[in-house]
Amino acid sequence: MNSPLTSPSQTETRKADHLRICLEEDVQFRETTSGLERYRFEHCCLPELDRTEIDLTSTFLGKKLAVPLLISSMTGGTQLAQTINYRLADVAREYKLAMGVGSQRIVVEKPQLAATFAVRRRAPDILLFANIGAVQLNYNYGLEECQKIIDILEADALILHLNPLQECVQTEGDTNFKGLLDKIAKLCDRLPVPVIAKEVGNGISGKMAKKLLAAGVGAIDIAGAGGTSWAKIEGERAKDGKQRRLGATFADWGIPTAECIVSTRAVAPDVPLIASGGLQNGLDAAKALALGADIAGLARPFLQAAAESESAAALLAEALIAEIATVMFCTGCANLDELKQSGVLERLR
Ligand SMILES: NC(=O)C1=CN([C@@H]2O[C@H](COP(=O)(O)OP(=O)(O)OC[C@H]3O[C@@H](n4cnc5c(N)ncnc54)[C@H](OP(=O)(O)O)[C@@H]3O)[C@@H](O)[C@H]2O)C=CC1
Ligand SMILES: Cc1cc2nc3c(=O)[nH]c(=O)nc-3n(C[C@H](O)[C@H](O)[C@H](O)COP(=O)(O)O)c2cc1C
Ligand SMILES: C=C(C)CCOP(=O)(O)OP(=O)(O)O
Ligand SMILES: [Mg+2]
Repeated sequence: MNSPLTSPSQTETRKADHLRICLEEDVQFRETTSGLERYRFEHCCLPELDRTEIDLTSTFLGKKLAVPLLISSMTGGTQLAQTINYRLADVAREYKLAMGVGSQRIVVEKPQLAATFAVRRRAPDILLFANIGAVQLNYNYGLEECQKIIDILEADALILHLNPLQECVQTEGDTNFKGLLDKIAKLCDRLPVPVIAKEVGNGISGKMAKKLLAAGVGAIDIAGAGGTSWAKIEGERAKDGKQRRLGATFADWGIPTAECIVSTRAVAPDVPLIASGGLQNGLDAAKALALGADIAGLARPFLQAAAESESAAALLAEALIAEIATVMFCTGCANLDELKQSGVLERLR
């Protein structure tokens, strides 16, 4: 991607940093957890089910998924990003999962990087999400740019990521978030595909979910705290001491994933809801679903697997599916509606 004739832009360097740091450093929250460990499924000793007949299918934003899993938005724009995206696209197609790509700001800046996002060609039928930071709407991005990134990807929906803390810690971050709710509302009104509001690991509260829904977003990914800490990552990238310290101070900031799911579901019983942030396995994913999410998203676990090999990423998908199916079997739930409605998830203490 970086021929000797074109030096990498600041955005390209940042994308490469994000992948490197996520693969090589300790980027997990220190003490804050997803909160899912505070829940336990009630075991059923006689399920009266054939495990092979358990139905994990669901429909999200009009498309059918074989299993309610999302490969969360991660990357694009560099050579390694392309390899990761292609491998993840192949896995999403093979197992009929949903997938998001990383922020496409980089491809608006440098259209010649479009091939690094060419997921659709490899996965023609998957539920696929475009991605851009909502804050870009205050920095010369509008309807035209959003439409462009949807078209480049042939996306089914547009994720607007909300990442105020990350932008604070990022040395080159964009921190004017004034007036964004109105701009999001106008965008939702004019785009031909649904807009999904998503955090990046610090969580969306029920209160903010309500405002975003009133603005017209079609779905929410609460992306709560407890997994990858973007304050930590941007602090690690920073050169100057003040920014590095800011990252360390706020490494554990955010609303735990379990709390976000419960509070958002309480104010929005019908919203298409994605839960992500710190989900490590299919048991976590099943807890998120039982708490009210429609899909469970994982980011860094898929990155680690895909960076290793395509077969490692496929193995992760298979393991997650087997884990969710095992929860369903051992709680006596034949399908996802039963998992949500049967009250088999208990809060400890
Ligand atoms: N699984 C992975 O992660 C792989 C990633 N790559 C990446 O693909 C790029 C091209 O690979 P190269 O060595 O030239 O080998 P090829 O051109 O033979 O391509 C290898 C694979 O990548 C696909 N591909 C190539 N270009 C695109 C594109 N613009 N959009 C979607 N899919 C594409 C090809 O699909 P088709 O057969 O439809 O042309 C083929 O399956 C490299 O940057 C490499 O890093 C390559 C191989 C595997
Ligand atoms: C390498 C990497 C890059 C990411 N880039 C983006 C991005 O461009 N846009 C976005 O909305 N989220 C991005 N994320 C955030 C994830 O989608 C997710 O919200 C967050 O990492 C928490 O999930 P996790 O704990 O499963 O990693 C990225 C995550 C990783 C690991
Ligand atoms: C990496 C995450 C979690 C979100 C996007 O980060 P950036 O701030 O680098 O994204 P753009 O400005 O390039 O859109
Ligand atoms: Mg940004």
